Amino acid sequence: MSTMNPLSPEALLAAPKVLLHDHLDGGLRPRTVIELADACGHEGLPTADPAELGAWFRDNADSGSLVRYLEGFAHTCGVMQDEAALVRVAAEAAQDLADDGVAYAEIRYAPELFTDRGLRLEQVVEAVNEGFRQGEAASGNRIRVNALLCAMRQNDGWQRIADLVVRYRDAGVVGFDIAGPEAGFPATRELPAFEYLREQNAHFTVHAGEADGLESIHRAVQRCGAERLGHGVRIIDDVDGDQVGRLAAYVRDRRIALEMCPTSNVHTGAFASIAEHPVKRLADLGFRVTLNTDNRLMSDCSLTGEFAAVVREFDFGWDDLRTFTVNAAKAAFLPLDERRALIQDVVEPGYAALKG
Ligand SMILES: O=c1[nH]cnc2c1ncn2[C@@H]1O[C@H](CO)[C@@H](O)[C@H]1O
Ligand SMILES: [Zn+2]
Repeated sequence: MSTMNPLSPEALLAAPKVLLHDHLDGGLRPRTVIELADACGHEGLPTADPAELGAWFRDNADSGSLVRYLEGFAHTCGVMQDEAALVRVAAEAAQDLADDGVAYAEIRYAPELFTDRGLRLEQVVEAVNEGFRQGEAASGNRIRVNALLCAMRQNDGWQRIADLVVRYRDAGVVGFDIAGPEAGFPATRELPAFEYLREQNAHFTVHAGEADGLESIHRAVQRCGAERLGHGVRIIDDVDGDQVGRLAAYVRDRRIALEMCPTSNVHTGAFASIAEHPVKRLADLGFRVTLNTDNRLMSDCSLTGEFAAVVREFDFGWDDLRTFTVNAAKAAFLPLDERRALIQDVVEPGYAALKG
């Protein structure tokens, strides 16, 4: 260890990172929320000061409840109801992630949340794609961004979103997800949407095992066929010391990636603190652990910050961080050759250089 570079904030920022779980409507710049609210007449923001607004979102999110956590999205979705706003938010997201050292990101959103003022779902998808392309270019192509489309668990009509995923599969949309309140809205509620996606050889992840328990993970994996799990942190309930239960073993052995978001998991009450987060226990047991942001605005976080937090808490070293990043690249909804190129040309040389 002594010959290695220290895990300084600068070095963690420079480390090439791969981000699989980041919500478009959870990552706006506070100033952008204020400017867009002014422009479109969205009322009810708690303050017009960017720093205060950032703090307000964070305090609201740090509630200990997923349902309360989700309330802040009314203000971000409220200002994302026209194409110009969607292009801007998407472009800024790509640039902010590039500036955070993210080389590849899959950013997710629910198209139906941006149709209050008459946009069609297709217009939403095309505007966000346009924004991602602009943001990539503005960052000097330091980052590549693809989209995941979410259906909302509490709303009907998941098939419409599944259709969009297939329709735009060669145009920057690489997968499907379901988001929103987990308890009371099982992933099997609209099982045919998942059956359709599988029939179409399309990819999907499912938010599961965040605010609900093992049965939610079982449904997502065994009934729906999820290739990755959004959070999936409650899989730890099927682990007792080094004894791994059948469901947990299945998730581990099938290499189903866990999209873990430590700060968000504390804010929604999944764990009381990062120290209690199972990221290290699961990594040690061989699960395909990845580190993610979830909602950069609501949880006032960055991927570099999540890396720093788990390094601080669990004493992870460069090899661990490289493993999390390689895990994410392996689990990305990209063709094999592109995943290999990401690992061999970006991730491995980046960590080799940093390790010293
Ligand atoms: O951690 C989470 N769990 C479940 N749903 C979430 C989480 N973070 C955000 N969203 C929901 O996903 C929608 C689409 O981006 C957001 O509008 C929010 O309602
Ligand atoms: Zn999420």
